[in-house]
Amino acid sequence: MKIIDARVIVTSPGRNFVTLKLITESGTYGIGDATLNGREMAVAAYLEEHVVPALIGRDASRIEDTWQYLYRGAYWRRGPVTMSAIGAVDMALWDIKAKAAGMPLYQLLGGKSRERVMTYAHCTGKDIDNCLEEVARHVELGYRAVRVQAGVPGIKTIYGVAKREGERYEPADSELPAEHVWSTKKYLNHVPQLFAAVRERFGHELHLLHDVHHRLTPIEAARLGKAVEPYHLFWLEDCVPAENQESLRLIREHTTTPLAIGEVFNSIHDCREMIQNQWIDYIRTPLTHGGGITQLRRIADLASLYHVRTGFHGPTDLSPVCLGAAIHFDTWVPNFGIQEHMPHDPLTDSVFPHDYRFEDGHFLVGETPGHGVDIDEEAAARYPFKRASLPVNRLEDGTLWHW
Ligand SMILES: O=C(O)C(=O)C[C@H](O)[C@H](O)CO
Ligand SMILES: [Mg+2]
Repeated sequence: MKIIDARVIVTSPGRNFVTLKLITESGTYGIGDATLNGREMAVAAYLEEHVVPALIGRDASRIEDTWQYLYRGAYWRRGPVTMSAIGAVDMALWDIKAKAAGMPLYQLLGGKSRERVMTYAHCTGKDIDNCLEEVARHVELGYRAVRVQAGVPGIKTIYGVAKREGERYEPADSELPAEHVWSTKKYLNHVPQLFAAVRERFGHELHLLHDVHHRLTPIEAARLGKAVEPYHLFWLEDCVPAENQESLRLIREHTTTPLAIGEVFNSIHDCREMIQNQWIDYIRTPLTHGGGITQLRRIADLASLYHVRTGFHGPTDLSPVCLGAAIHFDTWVPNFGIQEHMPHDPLTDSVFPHDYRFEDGHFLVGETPGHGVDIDEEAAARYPFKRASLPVNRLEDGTLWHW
């Protein structure tokens, strides 16, 4: 089953997405997501200039060999641009294989390990009261797990909180990076109050999550983990930047709050040490940025040996293609934890028809052969790329910090 054509489709229905479509001689095609928020055109060029020419004529059924060919063949290995490109190829090849077998992807992976996939929503408010209303709204929608983020008094712009009430949150909201100001002291004093308020109003049944978005030092993260212990979080996410995996050790030694990390990782080597040392509880690396199903299966299997579960990154900057493939993976993977759900704009959904469904706080996998997500190329062509950058953060004295 030879690959005879490949198209890199860049479209912006509500936000930017890069999609790879691989077409085989039998007419069966596969779709992969290659979106890297704020750096989309780097992946599009990598695919167009370096990957697509090498794919034409290759046997689409040789998924493992193609993964190794693209990974080892680049010589340089790893990195978010390379791995997102490989992720897209891999996702498209699994889509083709499952379509050729006449099976939904989860069947090819090994079949169902569960009937439905628990998902968490984002509840954000400009202040605690506002955030409580958002939690109430999401509980009403059926969610059993919510990520809670609120504005912090004295900090003007905060991660996760939309600029204006009722608006969707989109961090890549300006052509060049917007500058935000960060205060660790104000943040650390405020977060425990937020969780106290949520538990007081909603009790202890609801799963609560929180994303620190890489902003603390290990000892500050340890302090936050301890401070929120009475509120029994499902996880505390990205509490430190994790280039230095060992920083997780110190946090782990101080707190029983479960830790999740890995949305910016792209290789099994980025997370190996923290998994093997059991410094974390959930691994977040998504299919797109993590080199697709082929590498994520290895990461999940490694994690399963150390009681670490999956918690795939799933913001709107990963397309419905990534989400659809992730739901198949989640349905199969034995050590599943939770799936992030930040609903896409209806315009995005109209360009990417899909068969997954949300019901009662869970995703239900579809039965269409493949991963169940397509792209309407005619519709995609109506929304040209718009450059958008993620913000940068500075401390109050002007020092550049982690965003
Ligand atoms: O969804 C999350 O947990 C995120 O941290 C979202 C990131 O800010 C987003 O993917 C950046 O592009
Ligand atoms: Mg995050």
